[in-house]
Amino acid sequence: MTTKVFIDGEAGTTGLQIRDRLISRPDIQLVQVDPARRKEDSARYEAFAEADVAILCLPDDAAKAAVALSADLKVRIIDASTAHRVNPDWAFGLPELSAAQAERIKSARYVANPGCYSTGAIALLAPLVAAGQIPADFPITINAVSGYTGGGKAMIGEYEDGTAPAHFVYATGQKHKHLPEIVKYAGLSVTPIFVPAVGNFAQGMAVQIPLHLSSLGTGATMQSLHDALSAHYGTGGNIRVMPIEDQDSRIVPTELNDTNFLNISVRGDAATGRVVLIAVLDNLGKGASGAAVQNLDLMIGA
Ligand SMILES: NC(=O)C1=CN([C@@H]2O[C@H](COP(=O)(O)OP(=O)(O)OC[C@H]3O[C@@H](n4cnc5c(N)ncnc54)[C@H](OP(=O)(O)O)[C@@H]3O)[C@@H](O)[C@H]2O)C=CC1
Ligand SMILES: CC(=O)N[C@@H](CCC(=O)OP(=O)(O)O)C(=O)O
Repeated sequence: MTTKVFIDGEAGTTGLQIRDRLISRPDIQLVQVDPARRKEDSARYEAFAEADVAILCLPDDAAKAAVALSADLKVRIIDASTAHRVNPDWAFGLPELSAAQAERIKSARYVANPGCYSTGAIALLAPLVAAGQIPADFPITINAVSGYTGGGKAMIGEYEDGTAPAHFVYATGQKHKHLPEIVKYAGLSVTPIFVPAVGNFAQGMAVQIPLHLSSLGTGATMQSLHDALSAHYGTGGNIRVMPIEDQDSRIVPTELNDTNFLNISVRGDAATGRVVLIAVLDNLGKGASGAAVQNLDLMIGA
């Protein structure tokens, strides 16, 4: 059976990556609009009407408008933007959260694809908060570095024309758009301090959460954190927990580029309880287009 898929915003960074993942699949037929009319509501409405599933790769406001435009149709929607991620009527598209979350995605009409940073942060925190290893009200700090494609076509342009700095820290005013979904799906009651940065590489990401275990008040150890993460993710999935024995190898943000994997490492000094939890993923892979295709496959039973 063929599924008709419309990528709204296909010409963008995320859209192109999703198209590349779907275009050669025999079970998927891409619904295309005339590129010259790709921003016209009439052309996009026709595409929504023809499609079984639409994947929105648009800025937030355009994504909200697309949902309104297609509301009277049968089309199911995956939204890659931030617009619907904490909307209770939308299934959050991180199936590894729990078996129940995966089931919710399978039957959902509307699925909100997680953000890249939030995918890493939630993957690290959710199982540990749920297991009582990290208190929900613990003051978490999240540091991260992203490839510049995270900023979309505009930021890609800055780096390709050489006008961008080699590295910069941003969103230091603590209002980053990923914080609401991190709080909600990690199960936190206190908003973390989040310090994202961009490096001079196109794709890739590392998300790091430093912890003084003695401050947690839960008796957590490096081993217990590693055990809880290993028990949650098991083996064979897209999220893999690295061996605890490896404490000193380099962790390279680009090592999972062009995959839909996410690697978790528990690093630190067990003797003093100074630990850093690290997630590596491709911001355009498990952080965007890979996740969107993973959610599509769940929704259509592929
Ligand atoms: N880049 C990343 O790492 C990630 C991005 N996202 C999210 O995915 C979405 C897309 O991001 P990204 O691909 O980086 O952005 P881009 O700017 O690269 O692409 C956005 C695309 O949407 C098109 N577009 C903008 N407004 C409209 C509109 N009103 N109607 C139709 N098309 C429109 C743009 O057209 P035009 O080409 O004419 O500008 C462009 O092709 C954003 O919400 C982003 O936050 C999610 C995860 C990761
Ligand atoms: C480098 C950079 O600018 N990154 C983007 C996040 C990319 C992303 O994941 O966007 P969505 O949340 O829409 O999915 C940012 O910090 O806003």
